[in-house]
Amino acid sequence: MAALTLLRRGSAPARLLSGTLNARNPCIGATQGCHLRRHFSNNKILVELDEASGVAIMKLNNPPVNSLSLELLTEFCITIEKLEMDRSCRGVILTSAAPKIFSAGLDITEMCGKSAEHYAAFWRAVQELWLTLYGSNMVTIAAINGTSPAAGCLMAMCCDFRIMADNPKYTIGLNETQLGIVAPFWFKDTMTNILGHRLTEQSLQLGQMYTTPEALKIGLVDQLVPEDKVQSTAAAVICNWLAVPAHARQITKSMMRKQNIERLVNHREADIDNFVNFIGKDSIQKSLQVYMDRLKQRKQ
Ligand SMILES: CCCCCCCCCCC/C=C/C(=O)SCCNC(=O)CCNC(=O)[C@H](O)C(C)(C)COP(=O)(O)OP(=O)(O)OC[C@H]1O[C@@H](n2cnc3c(N)ncnc32)[C@H](O)[C@@H]1OP(=O)(O)O
Repeated sequence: MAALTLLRRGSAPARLLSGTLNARNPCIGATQGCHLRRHFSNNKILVELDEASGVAIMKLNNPPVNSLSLELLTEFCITIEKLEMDRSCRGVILTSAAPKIFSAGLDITEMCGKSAEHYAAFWRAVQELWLTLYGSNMVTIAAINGTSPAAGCLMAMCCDFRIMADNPKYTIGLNETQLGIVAPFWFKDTMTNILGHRLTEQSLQLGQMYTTPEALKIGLVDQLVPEDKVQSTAAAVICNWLAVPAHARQITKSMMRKQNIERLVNHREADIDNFVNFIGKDSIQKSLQVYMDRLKQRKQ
């Protein structure tokens, strides 16, 4: 069976073929203190790759709130694809460089007062992020060190495992309806695979943001840990995942996700048209403007 990236690219990435190397104990180099670290960054993504463990820490770095602008989305996909092709990388911990915010979701200013061409390019980039992250062969762990609405939550849901900082101020969920917009079918499918149909329906209709204990209870996150333990827990969890023979884990992941991925791949252009038509409506533009104004008023 083809692994996930095959669904999209039609050729086996080198890393897939070499995936079982060191699979019995992938973190052995790290525990023996042989640390070879490579740092690289685009403008808005910081990456630290530990070649000994095969784990990259990928930090969103778009202050103040890590909103997902077209630029960030593009850099995100380039970074994941670069890591995917790098034989020394087999797992990614996705986290935020900003204190208290994992990601504020899509940059709303990219969806306001722009041309149809811009909306189409933006939405294609959002789709690409989902296809790249949800379809990654690598082990992906979300280290959610802050609030995570809408597409911020989507990014976390694309990962294989979610660890969240247990802070009463942090919330997570798909809140799109609260903005007067609608989460598209592939956001919905991603959540349904985690929460089930009934809970997803309720969650999406209400645009519900969950506190951390609520998120743990419904299974939206897998583990809550004190804020200062998020990174170390993610490092320990990813080692367990990397200890599973890579080809078997990847094929299993593909089996679980490929229907959802194929659905978007097969309806990509129609989904872009839907978005452009929807977001360009006067009533939707007005809703987004009201929401942005409210955000700004909260501070006064
Ligand atoms: C038929 C069906 C067809 C379907 C077609 C598809 C339809 C469209 C689907 C679109 C899917 C959308 C997904 C999204 O991700 S939408 C974004 C949702 N995000 C939010 O609601 C979060 C909003 N932000 C907040 O709640 C808070 O900012 C936050 C809790 C994240 C942080 O609070 P804090 O108090 O720390 O910071 P501020 O609120 O003061 O924010 C600082 C500045 O950042 C600006 N900001 C915040 N969030 C965003 C954002 N998402 N985009 C752009 N800008 C944002 C905020 O306004 C402040 O700016 P100023 O300093 O200039 O005031």
